[in-house]
Amino acid sequence: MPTEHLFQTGGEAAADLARRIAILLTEAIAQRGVATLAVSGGRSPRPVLEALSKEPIDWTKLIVTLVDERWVDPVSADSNERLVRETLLQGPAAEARFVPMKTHAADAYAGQAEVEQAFAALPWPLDIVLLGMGDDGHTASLFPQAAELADGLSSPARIISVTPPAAPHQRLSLTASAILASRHIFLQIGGAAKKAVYDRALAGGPVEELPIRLALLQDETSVEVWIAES
Ligand SMILES: O=C1O[C@H](COP(=O)(O)O)[C@@H](O)[C@H](O)[C@H]1O
Repeated sequence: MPTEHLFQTGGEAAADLARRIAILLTEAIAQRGVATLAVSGGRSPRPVLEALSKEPIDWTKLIVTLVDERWVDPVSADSNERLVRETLLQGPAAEARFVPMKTHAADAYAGQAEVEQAFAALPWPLDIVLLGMGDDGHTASLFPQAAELADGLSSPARIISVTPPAAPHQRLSLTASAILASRHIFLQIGGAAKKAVYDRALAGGPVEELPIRLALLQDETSVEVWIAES
């Protein structure tokens, strides 16, 4: 079962989560000389990424990448890369090495091999994977009812291409095996709607119904969840 950290506001949760990530990254750098952090996109991570960018980390030793990416130009408002560049990779944190999940290929399926190659060159396992969760229970870009979901949950590959059934843009996503192979899995949720989905996921049931269960209902890797009431 995950360890839960409960807060009243998203700001309090973000500040606490940023501090926890910074401590673990600093420990990883001290132990191995380099640390890796894969973050989610969407709306939820903005405050934590902004808070993290102000933490005293040796940014030159940090590799930052994404848990998933929408196949849009990196200047698009929908780009997860843009979010990371605007929030985390600011000031001293701009010294971190960013490994994108988007290439110039025409679509996600055509771009997958190049991204897989870039990811194969990273130090594995990843130190921290910061997950988000959609109101439909998707995490990364592992969407319920996506044609690629079964593959994303069972493939030993690290990356899959996905066409979400009910969300815009083709995606690349880490697979369940890549997520579960990380040293620490963190999940961040805020608000009553997401909390209700989280509680339903924890209560048990098929992973295919609520893919966030891949992280919550397993005991391979420790999972900590930061929950904000608002
Ligand atoms: O599309 C995505 O959605 C999820 C959840 O996003 P949020 O806006 O509800 O926080 C996110 O975790 C994922 O990285 C993103 O690509």
